[in-house]
Amino acid sequence: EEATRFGHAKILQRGSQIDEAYDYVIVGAGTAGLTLADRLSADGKYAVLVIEYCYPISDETIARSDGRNFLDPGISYNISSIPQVNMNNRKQAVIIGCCVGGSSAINGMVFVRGTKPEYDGWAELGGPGSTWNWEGVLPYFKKASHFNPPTEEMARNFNVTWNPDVWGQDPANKLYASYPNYGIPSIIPFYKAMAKMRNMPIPEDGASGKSGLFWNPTSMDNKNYWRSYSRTAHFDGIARKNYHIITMHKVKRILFNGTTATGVQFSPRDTDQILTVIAKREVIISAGTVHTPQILQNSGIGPKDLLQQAKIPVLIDLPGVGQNFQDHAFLSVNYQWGVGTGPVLSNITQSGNASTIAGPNLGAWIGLPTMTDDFEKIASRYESQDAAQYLPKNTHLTVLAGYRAFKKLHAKLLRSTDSNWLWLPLFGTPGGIVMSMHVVSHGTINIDPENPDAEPIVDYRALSNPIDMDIMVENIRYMRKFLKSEEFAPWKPTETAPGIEIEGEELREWIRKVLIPTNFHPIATAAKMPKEMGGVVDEQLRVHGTKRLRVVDGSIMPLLPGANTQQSVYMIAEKAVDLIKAEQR
Ligand SMILES: Cc1cc2nc3c(=O)[nH]c(=O)nc-3n(C[C@H](O)[C@H](O)[C@H](O)COP(=O)(O)OP(=O)(O)OC[C@H]3O[C@@H](n4cnc5c(N)ncnc54)[C@H](O)[C@@H]3O)c2cc1C
Repeated sequence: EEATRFGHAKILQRGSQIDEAYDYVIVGAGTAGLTLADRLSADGKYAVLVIEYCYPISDETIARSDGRNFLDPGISYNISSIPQVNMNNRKQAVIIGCCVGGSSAINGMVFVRGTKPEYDGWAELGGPGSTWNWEGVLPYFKKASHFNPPTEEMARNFNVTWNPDVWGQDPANKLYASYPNYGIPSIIPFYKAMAKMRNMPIPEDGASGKSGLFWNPTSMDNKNYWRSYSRTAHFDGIARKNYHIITMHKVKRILFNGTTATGVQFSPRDTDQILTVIAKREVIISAGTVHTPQILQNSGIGPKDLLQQAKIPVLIDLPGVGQNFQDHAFLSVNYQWGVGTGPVLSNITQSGNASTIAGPNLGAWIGLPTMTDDFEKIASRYESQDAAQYLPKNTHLTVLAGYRAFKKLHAKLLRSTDSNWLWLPLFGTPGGIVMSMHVVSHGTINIDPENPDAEPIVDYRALSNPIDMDIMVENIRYMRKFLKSEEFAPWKPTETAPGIEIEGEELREWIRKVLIPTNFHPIATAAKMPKEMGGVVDEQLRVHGTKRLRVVDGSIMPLLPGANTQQSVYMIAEKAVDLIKAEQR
């Protein structure tokens, strides 16, 4: 009754209001968590409880936001990395969403997926028979969202093309992928200049697993041009008696009978009061890449030495928990027009609402061979490295074996024209962001052994592998080549930072000063790989060595897709639903 009255899943605020047992207990009402909860409760057969540390905020605050207010402490966690030695000891703010909807509520809404060789790499790292290759993930990408093509005016004026075969259009799906109804005319010369760059591929649709120059949709409802996210798609308007959510409660650890998960222990936020709930079928951890390893480690699943240091009884020595951490890294190369105010196109007027533009919708997503003739040198240098030198001392041999497998795969991707190593978003103004879409330095996210319940210790280990520096140098050089395009000649673009004359060691020094080692796309702390390779979950996303315990969120990605991560998280959740249902029979 209560559920129906509010028009969304039943929100509980006190532990005393929850039932003693549910079929599925999901930890985290974020991007993956709400997708799972909706799908698993849809047929009414199973009772689902979601436990969320944060609280629901007004629809309007979130729906209207376009990712620019992500620093608002009311909707994000307050976590900082440890000082990064290769970044002049700077720390980095670790931004993740703290509200019902998780990071999907505060992200930049760029809605893209990686390329075919990248997901084929996920399968390669999974071992023989893996179904996480391109063919095995595409149906779930299609299932995850409802695609709205651009308006005719947008398509005509801005050359927006798409391929409906790689998108879903289920009318029942409320997670929308849409284009804005307004384009910035000055972006057109940028499109033309990029299209003329040497060997630049222009796929019909970037969602078809190919690199190149393309327009991408954003996660936006094109009826009101508001944010579309896990809450609007999988929570609002869904009134089911078997779908409960309790907010403002923190899951501390998983309860076990032997190695079979039986429920979770949780507490009202900022208290030590202990509450428990039973999971009759499964516990599913969807707490995101930063907190999922903390919950596992605090439950006795993780690197043995670390657990012993924290005085946590070891249930399963699983060395990969919290390791393999990766994120995209970026910096801004600043330019200004030396003459005039730049291209303002007189022959195009675009009607619509400029405020519909969220993240960038046009960009070049390109492979290293498209960027530089030196790709082979970089790939060979990378291959010749001794992997052990680039991981923390005392790294477990299984994690090292995994890193070696990454290296083999990454070396292949470095030579592929269909793997995105650089994202250069185009905004219609000179210069801007260059983003490394793969990093070869792996970091760690571990509990603080002195205080395991406090926020975990995040170490990007940025630039610990010098190949990431080599690639960032190439990114900057590519921006410079691009700004030399004849389209921009009349306005004489001038590089203001670092400055065109800055090269060599000076350029590297500048990179260390300004690099941002995250685009808030953390992954891989519970990587889907065999245990012998430092993996945490198997192909069914079950935690190695346990029963009835799965991880379903960004942390299971073994390798960064050359794309912002939300669409991959939705895909993972949709695929997980089928894996979970296969075990219901
Ligand atoms: C600022 C920002 C900008 C971004 N921009 C883009 C973009 O433009 N495009 C794109 O594709 N991706 C973007 N991303 C990344 C994308 O949003 C994430 O990869 C994705 O949403 C992660 O989903 P998740 O389910 O793994 O985790 P989340 O969505 O973060 O969900 C985890 C949930 O678990 C809860 N939780 C954690 N610990 C506990 C606990 N102990 N007990 C109970 N609950 C807990 C959290 O509060 C949270 O609600 C961005 C992310 C951020 C933060």
